[in-house]
Amino acid sequence: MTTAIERWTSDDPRDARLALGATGLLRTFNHAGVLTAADVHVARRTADIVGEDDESVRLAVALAVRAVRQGSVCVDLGAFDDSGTSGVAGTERGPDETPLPWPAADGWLDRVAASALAERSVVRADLGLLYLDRYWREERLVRDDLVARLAAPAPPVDDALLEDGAARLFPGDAYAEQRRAALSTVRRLTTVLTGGPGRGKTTTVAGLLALLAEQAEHAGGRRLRIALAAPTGKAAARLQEAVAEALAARPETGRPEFTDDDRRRLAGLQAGTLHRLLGRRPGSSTRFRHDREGRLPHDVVVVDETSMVSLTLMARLLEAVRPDARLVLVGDPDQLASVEAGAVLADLVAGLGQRADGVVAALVTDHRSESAAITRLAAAIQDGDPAAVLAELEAGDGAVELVHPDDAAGLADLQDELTRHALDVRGLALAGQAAEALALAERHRLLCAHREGPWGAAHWNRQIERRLGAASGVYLGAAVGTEWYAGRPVLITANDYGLGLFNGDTGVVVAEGDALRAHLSDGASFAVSRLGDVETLHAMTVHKSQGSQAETVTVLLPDEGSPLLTRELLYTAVTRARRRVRVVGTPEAVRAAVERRARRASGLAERLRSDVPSE
Ligand SMILES: Nc1ncnc2c1ncn2[C@@H]1O[C@H](COP(=O)(O)OP(=O)(O)OP(=O)(O)O)[C@@H](O)[C@H]1O
Repeated sequence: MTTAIERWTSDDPRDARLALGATGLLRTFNHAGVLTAADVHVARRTADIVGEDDESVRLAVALAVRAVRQGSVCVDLGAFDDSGTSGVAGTERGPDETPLPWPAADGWLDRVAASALAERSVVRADLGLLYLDRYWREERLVRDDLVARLAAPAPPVDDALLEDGAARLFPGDAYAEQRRAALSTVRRLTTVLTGGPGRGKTTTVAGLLALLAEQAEHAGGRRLRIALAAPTGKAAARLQEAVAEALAARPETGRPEFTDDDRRRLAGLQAGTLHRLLGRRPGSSTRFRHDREGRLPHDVVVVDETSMVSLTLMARLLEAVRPDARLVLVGDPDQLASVEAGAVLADLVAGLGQRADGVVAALVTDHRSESAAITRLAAAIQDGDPAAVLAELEAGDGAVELVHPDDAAGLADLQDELTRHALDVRGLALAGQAAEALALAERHRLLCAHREGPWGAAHWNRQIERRLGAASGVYLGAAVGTEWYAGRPVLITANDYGLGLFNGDTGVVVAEGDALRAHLSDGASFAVSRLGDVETLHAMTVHKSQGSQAETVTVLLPDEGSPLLTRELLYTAVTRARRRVRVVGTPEAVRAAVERRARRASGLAERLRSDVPSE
């Protein structure tokens, strides 16, 4: 199988992606837009250190670096087209579409495997794939830790108590799917719990924790130590809120019945980010305070939004969790993968999903009645059926809608609606009504595939600020000095442990007398001068929207040639909506998105499938 390769294009001879002084194949592939200067630099430096001058080996290393930059953990050299023509399809078409001199796939990986770079363990050839050493190690760590966990004896449970508890917390036919998943999870050390939005994952987690706490108390042990974690602060806050809500729900026939004993056993349950759970280690972003030598004290570790967990973070998590602690990885494997390299959740499902022992428990029943059209749309996207996706979008029942970018009236309506929304938020913010401003701001999200360009988040943020400023009669946004204004919706883009701010937190700026304060959705508020890493949130990228939802979502699709346009991106974007989703794009762009998979090269699924211990 050959892979179409993405190329960047530029007319600027001083483009920073061009590597100065590169020669041979590295230069050719750099100038053709396949490699960036950084890829070339790493390949040249490492090859020079070990005296490796085989050009095809140098190119292979640069391609491995490129692969990681693009989210894969390895590269399949055999997937490139060695004829240099048809496989090099250049999705971002530029002036230089000349065939590339790919080394013949036959024997290429073997040459790399026999090279000085492999001998010095800079790169590893394994499973027919080429890895940079670090990712090869991490992939094997994840596999080895998981296989060890799967082979370990199941924790003891009191079966009669468990069955009674499950009947109380997951009553009747309506909760049968979740009951099965919860029972299987309690009886195992490790579970991957999957399901799309509204499939009842959080409800399952809440009931499951009550079952585990009951078992622990019955066994006469100490109070169960539970860690609830998610990759972003926003996702952690949602998890905590949803679990607390489920626990507090008033008794109702046919619904889960949490008792005062359950609430007592689970009192004070808090969720936090995975980074916080693992504990920062000053000066390192890939190592944590808790590791194999200093394990986490928890008896149960539940991770939500696992699709956003990179290979590196999963390796660190698995080595930190006690081997006898229960681990529950919850998430939606059809969503976009982590920003950093890896597609761990999808790999776990692909590698372990066929096992008969139920390590992967899938929740498939949709429990949100208000979103039936969104559910059908999401299912058609998952099925990779562009005709069904377009039919849903064009059915026009109000909950889902397609706006053609050439439809001037439709676009003008959209812009008016976005401006009105921004103005209403600003009105509440100027009046100092923080809670109302925040609630309104969070009701709608404008999502873009790209950051830059005419359909990018940066452009739409500026557009809305301009219109907002024009309607308010003041200059707002963009320039230094006017970037803070009442009604500015904000997204926190980096963790600040001192202030208790987390990447992914959202809020809105509110006028309080002469001062401006940012009110965040978790209830905290800060003088705007204290906030460093923030972005304006009139529009955001789909990638950054992961782990959050809004009542209404508008998705702006780029044209069909964009390499970012994938099935996973469209699925993630439309499933952010609870009630209504509007897709702005051509039918061709929708079709291209549904047909293109965001494939990430990885050997993890195969390693898990083969179940052979690493030597
Ligand atoms: N078996 C069920 N029968 C009826 N309603 C249910 C059932 N399970 C969950 N619900 C309700 O459906 C809604 C979604 O459930 P839940 O929040 O557990 O799903 P989720 O998979 O965690 O969704 P998301 O990830 O989108 O938050 C909630 O209002 C919940 O109370």
